[in-house]
Amino acid sequence: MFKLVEDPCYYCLCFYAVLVLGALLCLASQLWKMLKQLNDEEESRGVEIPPGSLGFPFIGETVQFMAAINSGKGFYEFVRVRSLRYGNCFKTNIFGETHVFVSRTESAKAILNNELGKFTKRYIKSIAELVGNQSLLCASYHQHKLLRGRLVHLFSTNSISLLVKQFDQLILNNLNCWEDGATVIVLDQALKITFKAMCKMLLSLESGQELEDLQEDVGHVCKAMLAFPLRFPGTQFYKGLQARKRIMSTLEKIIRRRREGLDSKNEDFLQHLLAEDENSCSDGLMYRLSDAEIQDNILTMIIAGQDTTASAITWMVKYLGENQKVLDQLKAEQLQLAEKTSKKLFLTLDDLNEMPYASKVVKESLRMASVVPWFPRLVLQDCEIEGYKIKKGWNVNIDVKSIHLDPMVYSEPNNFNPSRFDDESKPYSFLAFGMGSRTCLGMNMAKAMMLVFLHRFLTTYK
Ligand code: HEM
Repeated sequence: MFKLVEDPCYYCLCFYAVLVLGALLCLASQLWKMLKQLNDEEESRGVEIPPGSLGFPFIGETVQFMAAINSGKGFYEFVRVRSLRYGNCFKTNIFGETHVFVSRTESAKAILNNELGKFTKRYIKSIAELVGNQSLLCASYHQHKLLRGRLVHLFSTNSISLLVKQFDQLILNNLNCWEDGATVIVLDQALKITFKAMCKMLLSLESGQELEDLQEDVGHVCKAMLAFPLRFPGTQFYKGLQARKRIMSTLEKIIRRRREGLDSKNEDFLQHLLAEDENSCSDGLMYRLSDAEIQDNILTMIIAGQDTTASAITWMVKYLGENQKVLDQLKAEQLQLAEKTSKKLFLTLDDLNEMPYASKVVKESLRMASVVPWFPRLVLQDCEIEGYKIKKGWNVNIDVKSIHLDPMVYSEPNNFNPSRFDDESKPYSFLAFGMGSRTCLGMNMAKAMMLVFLHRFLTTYK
């Protein structure tokens, strides 16, 4: 009934396939030899290239990088292992590009201070596709300057004061719910609260289907940022791209409603951007943000602010749980403040200034956790770092986590000791929020949210 596959064409096809595969392998190995030879020649001329392995031809060490992401130890594990093996400066190849990791404060200073000359910020293409080409995170030098100039006004003292009140309200509502649950997963709760805080601050979204859908879609985009960039239906990356499309269309709808006056006037970032936009049109002098820029940057701020702040809060709870002495000292400070503020419904920005020890707890938590473990930059000119030649077109990453845990920079770096910040830190030793022209825009907001959380957490719970 069945015909055996004896068709000569079938054998021909197999033969050609094997032949093509063989030729490709030959080509790859020749190319690899040539590259290696070039590398060896440079080294023999006395120009040292950082140590480290470039892995297999074409794929480099991408497989090992993805394995670290999926291992449960987190993507920093990939860097940690290599930094132990090769030292302060090493190279690798991920997604077809050469990456160098550096971990000295002097290198951090040179790179973060020299944005225009030799380095510029760049995320890999797949991340840029997810957050959007108009995002502040991906903008090149000139575009970044214009965008940042417009966005920085949003992070005023007034905005922070408003956020303190709104965040306090959110925390109080959520802590009430915690009482019913036997086990609380801090990260999940923190993610919910910080997402709501971001959406309220940016878009005045507080509840409803639009907010729930947005939360789910932002979750897909965040997962896709760490996934292998395969754009086939069913892959994590594809889901992220689809989610981005839905987010953009929701933001488009919200902007349209605002312009048509269908939404009530809100005191949020979007309203400021739309108002600034109208003003800029009338005087014609300021840089006008396009709708695409507004949308990409609203998404950027949700992503930049939610996960980071939630992780920082979670790490802080963990460190406090492990350090009874610190917890006792902190609690004493917070109970004293609670007495002073007992007549007020919500905390104010001034109250946060009455928390000197809590501020050090926040700083120490950020140092130990290094929520953003490295900062990527693209090399624009051949240069030398840590005595090694770094080539134009390579990526150089400041390994902040290594700096934060370097015993030459911080004594007993693995001890959670907020009082280490009684003295001023060495320059470029505390980089939780970056430094220079790309410093975190939401730095003061993140610190404020962490302080409000600490206060309510410690004065409400045993
Ligand atoms: C604990 C929480 C946070 C941490 C640890 C953190 C960390 C950072 C770091 C390290 C950078 C600079 C990376 C680099 O130089 O490559 C950055 C940039 C940025 N962050 Fe944050 N961040 C936090 C919270 C926030 C919040 C709450 C917002 C907004 C509401 C925000 C918005 C941004 C933006 C827009 C940038 C890009 C700045 C630019 O490129 O000019 N971040 N953040």
